[in-house]
Amino acid sequence: MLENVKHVILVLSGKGGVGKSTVSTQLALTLKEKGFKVGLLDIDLCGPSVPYLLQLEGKDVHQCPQGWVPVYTDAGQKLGVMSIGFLLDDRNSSVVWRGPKKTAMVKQFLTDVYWGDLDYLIIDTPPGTSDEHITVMENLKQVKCDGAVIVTSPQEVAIEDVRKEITFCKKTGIPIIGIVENMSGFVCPNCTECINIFSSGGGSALSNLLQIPLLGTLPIDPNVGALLGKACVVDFPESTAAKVFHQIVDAISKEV
Ligand SMILES: Nc1ncnc2c1ncn2[C@@H]1O[C@H](COP(=O)(O)OP(=O)(O)OP(=O)(O)O)[C@@H](O)[C@H]1O
Ligand code: SF4
Repeated sequence: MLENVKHVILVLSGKGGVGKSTVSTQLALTLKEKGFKVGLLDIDLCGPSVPYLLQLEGKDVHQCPQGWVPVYTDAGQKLGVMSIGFLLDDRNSSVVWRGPKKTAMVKQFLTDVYWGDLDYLIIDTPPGTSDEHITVMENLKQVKCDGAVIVTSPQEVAIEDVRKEITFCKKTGIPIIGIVENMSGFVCPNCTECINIFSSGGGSALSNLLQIPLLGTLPIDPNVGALLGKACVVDFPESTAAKVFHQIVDAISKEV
């Protein structure tokens, strides 16, 4: 049920493994830290990593008369999470459903979860533009989707995939809030120097070329990889990553 959800934000990526779920979870945690009431819906049915990244594995989803109750990260119920991962027996089992069953599951996630009043619902989508994305867009027609954040890595191939995401957003009428370039450089744990591993500047070149804002450039940071349930903006407030998440939230607040 999305009636009482003020803003819906999609997180997209052209390729797997570029850090889309990390961006989704840290974005949700940053919004929560700023005092908003937030929902995080993980519709990556084949690789649901949100329960792991938030250390909520093994938690059960309950039913109430209004629908499924999300799993909350905190006693104050400021961040609620729904993922197929809560419905699977263990983290290593994966869903091998065909299109119609996946579509039905995503639809159920959009209609049957009792989120209550939310300021923001962040939807972590699978990589690419699949059946799940189309179902989301069809079911969001009644609700306004405020925009998409596109996550990419600096390699040329990932950047090419971003163009496909942009085409999908244009065709489905979703405003693009901006691009986040992840895994751009490596923060040395010894001296915190950032070393570029791939060619740098891909995100900003793409942003200039396609006239889409670059929301931030996140380096590979061992502290970010080890966050697991913790908010980067709280635990590492001085890090580049924390600054980038504040920037993303500022861009979202301006857009919606
Ligand atoms: N900036 C970063 N610094 C360090 N580790 C990172 C960073 N971004 C992501 N990771 C790590 O990389 C791994 C993959 O990230 P994540 O699960 O967010 O990617 P994804 O794009 O959602 O992948 P999938 O396509 O499988 O859903 C995770 O272990 C995560 O902790
Ligand atoms: S960045 Fe600095 S501390 Fe890290 S490996 Fe290089 S020289 Fe050593």
